[in-house]
Amino acid sequence: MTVQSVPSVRIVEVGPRDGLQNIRDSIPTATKLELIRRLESTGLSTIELTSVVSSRAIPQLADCRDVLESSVVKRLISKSHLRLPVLVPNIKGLDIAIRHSIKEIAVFVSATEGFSKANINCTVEQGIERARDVASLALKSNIAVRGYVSCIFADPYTGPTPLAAVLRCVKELLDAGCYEVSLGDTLGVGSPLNIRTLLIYLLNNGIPLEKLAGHFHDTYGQAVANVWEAYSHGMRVFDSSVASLGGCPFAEGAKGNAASEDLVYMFHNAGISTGVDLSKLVETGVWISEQLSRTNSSRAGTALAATSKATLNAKSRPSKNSSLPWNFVSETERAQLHRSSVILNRPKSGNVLTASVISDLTSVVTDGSKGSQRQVLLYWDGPRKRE
Ligand SMILES: CC(C)(COP(=O)([O-])OP(=O)([O-])OC[C@H]1O[C@@H](n2cnc3c(N)ncnc32)[C@H](O)[C@@H]1OP(=O)([O-])[O-])[C@@H](O)C(=O)NCCC(=O)NCCSC(=O)C[C@@](C)(O)CC(=O)[O-]
Repeated sequence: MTVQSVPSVRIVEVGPRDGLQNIRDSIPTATKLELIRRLESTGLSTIELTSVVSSRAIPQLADCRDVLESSVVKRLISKSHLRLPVLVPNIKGLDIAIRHSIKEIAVFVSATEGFSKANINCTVEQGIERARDVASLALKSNIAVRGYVSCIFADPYTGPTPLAAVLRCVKELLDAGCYEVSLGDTLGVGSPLNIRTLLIYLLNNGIPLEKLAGHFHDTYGQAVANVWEAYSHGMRVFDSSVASLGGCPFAEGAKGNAASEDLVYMFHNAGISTGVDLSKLVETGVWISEQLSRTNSSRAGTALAATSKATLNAKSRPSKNSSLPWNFVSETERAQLHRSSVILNRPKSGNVLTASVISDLTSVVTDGSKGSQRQVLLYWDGPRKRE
């Protein structure tokens, strides 16, 4: 009897980095950590945590050190089956990553001059040189290195990208020791025929497909089709972002990444394993979209959420019989802080803490898992009154 193995792909979740980097309003570090925690709980085995770049270039990720030294990230780093790359542009970024015991970094170059200058303030040649130096030092420190090539089809400043320019960058990054190079359609302009042409060209020029990953932005709605095209040529690693978050301040007008929910939905329907719990991923997409007050751009995510009980619960007002989810806030070695919230519907008495209010609160805030009820500690800053 022959045992046939289930085909599988690896999803590289870039939501906490690429997904958030272009959002103007400052996002609390706790929200970023909760996003990472939730993503990991879906079964995703590769999550790009943040980037250590100039805070002038990317103000949103200026809290990268707080993210990296958080107990959430430390706990995840200790799990040996996870890949948790951090994007770094230079030796300074690498030093910070090393100080935080990061086990994997991602270096990035552009195939084109315009984006290279705008994004990392140097020529393509200098960018390759920098990536080589960073990779060499990282490998000496036992840190795995992933590579990105941006603008594989077009550059926002200089137009279409020659195939040979992409090939050159891919070769350089593999020679520098990257275990995998992710092909970035930064502008999201490519469609399946472009993917096919590029992959055949790279293959014919000696680049093994198992060394490549796809990172396709969805500006023209082609990302899922592009992923499927790349899969059919043999690619097995795809970058994506929950709720299709994403974009780069130096690629104006580009939309988010391929939505992780859409990819997982597509692969599962084709009998291809991702290792990801789709319903948890959908909940995470709904949750982060609410946190950021943004429309959830995952088609599968919104369709599945519309029918899911989780969304109905989240949208309905709390009553004596309903339960609210706990959201993780922070943790120490001995305790985790979770937060839930209720709306006090007492216009006459205001939000005064009384015995019956306490009883109501403890009955609506449960941890949702059968048989176990977390201890509810109430902290109250407002006035107190006897009933
Ligand atoms: C590369 C630089 C630093 C050059 O920027 P520069 O101005 O040439 O560099 P510099 O060495 O003169 O430094 C300028 C300032 O940044 C600081 N700095 C310098 N390095 C770091 C660092 N590592 N971490 C923290 N701070 C840093 C440095 O200390 C200094 O601060 P100041 O003294 O003026 O206060 C800058 O251009 C930069 O950070 N660029 C990154 C931009 C970026 O993150 N873009 C988005 C990611 S790329 C992307 O999205 C595409 C991708 C990967 O997703 C794939 C795709 O979609 O195609």
